Amino acid sequence: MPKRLGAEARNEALVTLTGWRLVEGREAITKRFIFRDFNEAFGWMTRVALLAEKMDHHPEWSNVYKTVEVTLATHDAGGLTELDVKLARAMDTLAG
Ligand SMILES: C[C@H](O)[C@H](O)[C@H]1CNC2=NC(N)=NC(=O)C2=N1
Repeated sequence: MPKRLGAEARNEALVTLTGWRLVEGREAITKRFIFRDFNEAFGWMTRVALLAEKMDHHPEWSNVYKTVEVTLATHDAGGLTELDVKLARAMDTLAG
């Protein structure tokens, strides 16, 4: 099981992640992705879903039309781990 990031590692990760912020009252990160249309949003979600399954690390997310709200945390660890940072970076890369 991955280990929770220390405060320093967490802050270091956050400053290099564009658009991601800490959730209030919970050790998790969140970002709102806005795409051109539903097709772009859902296509991206599909690509992320395949990767998430491969990583065995799954996002909390919701979609309304072209907007996808994502929250990442490692439930097994009760907070943020390198898996969340890795998935966040991959999501950004896949979003282009
Ligand atoms: C058994 C399985 O490996 C675990 O339940 C995985 C599945 N996906 C997961 N996803 C996330 N975000 N956090 C987890 O702790 C987690 N655990």
